[in-house]
Amino acid sequence: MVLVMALAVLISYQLGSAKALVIIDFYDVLGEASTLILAVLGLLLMVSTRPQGRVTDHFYSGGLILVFSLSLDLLDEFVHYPDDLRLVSWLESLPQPLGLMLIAIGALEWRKEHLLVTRQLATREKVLREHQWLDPLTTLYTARYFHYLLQREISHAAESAQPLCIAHVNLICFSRFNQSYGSHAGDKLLHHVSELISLLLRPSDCVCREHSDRFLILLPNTDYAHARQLLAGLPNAITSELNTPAYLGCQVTLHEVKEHSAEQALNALTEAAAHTSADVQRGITRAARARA
Ligand SMILES: Nc1nc2c(ncn2[C@@H]2O[C@H](COP(=O)(O)OP(=O)(O)OP(=O)(O)O)[C@@H](O)[C@H]2O)c(=O)[nH]1
Repeated sequence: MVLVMALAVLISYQLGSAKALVIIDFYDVLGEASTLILAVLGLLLMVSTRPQGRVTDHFYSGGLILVFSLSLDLLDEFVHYPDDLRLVSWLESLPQPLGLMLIAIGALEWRKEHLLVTRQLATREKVLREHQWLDPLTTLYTARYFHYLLQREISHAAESAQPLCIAHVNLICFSRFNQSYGSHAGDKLLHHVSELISLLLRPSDCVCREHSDRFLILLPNTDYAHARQLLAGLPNAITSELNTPAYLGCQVTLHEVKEHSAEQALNALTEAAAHTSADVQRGITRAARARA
């Protein structure tokens, strides 16, 4: 852009001579300079925010041509050209329709691009809705998605010989909380618990809502000891961070996956969670370890 403006200055001062200060119309200068500055700012904004591609190319080339014309237009106020010289006047006016045409083509391409992106998002949303992969309350993935993900991770773990852990999180006495504070407060608590679990996990882990007050966690490339360490703070974090009543607890059951199918692994986890005795409900049960 700087080169284009420098070219305009060069052409202008090569073909004409500087006007005396007294004959310069500063109102014209103000109007034309503001138009040029706005065009330059618009172009810079467009180029810095848009990804590379045909739309940006069209906007950029059209914008450069306009900046060239507008620069000559502004310089016209400071430079006097010989009366018989038509070239500068052509350079000021002729490229403008071309620049605007390129910008219009860019706008058309942009519209096409926007329609495509909207269609793609709509398709994705439809897929997610149809497959019921998102839980509307917590915006976590559902148990159905967890099953799909677990199957994929089991295959991956077998190929890479990496450990894989899954965990089950169950709130204790959640129905009592619901009864005491109402289901709206219960909904909010479930939402906060889901956020808290997500915060404690690593980006590679995944937490899903199984149903009601139960959550499932997938911890790829993680053995039992490491998973236990990662989730150790969860029961306390839920009760202290969320300021829940003393009776509300959290049971976390861990299982290191050795099974070959998601179904078997989930059965093992459910069985381990069901056997968790009341006295370990506030911590991480080790029941699953024996099965791992
Ligand atoms: N607020 C709210 N409550 C829900 C939702 N889904 C299920 N529930 C309630 O969650 C409670 C789950 O019951 P339980 O599995 O017995 O939970 P609990 O009281 O924690 O029982 P234990 O786990 O055995 O301690 C029921 O009262 C359901 O009505 C929901 O989306 N929002």
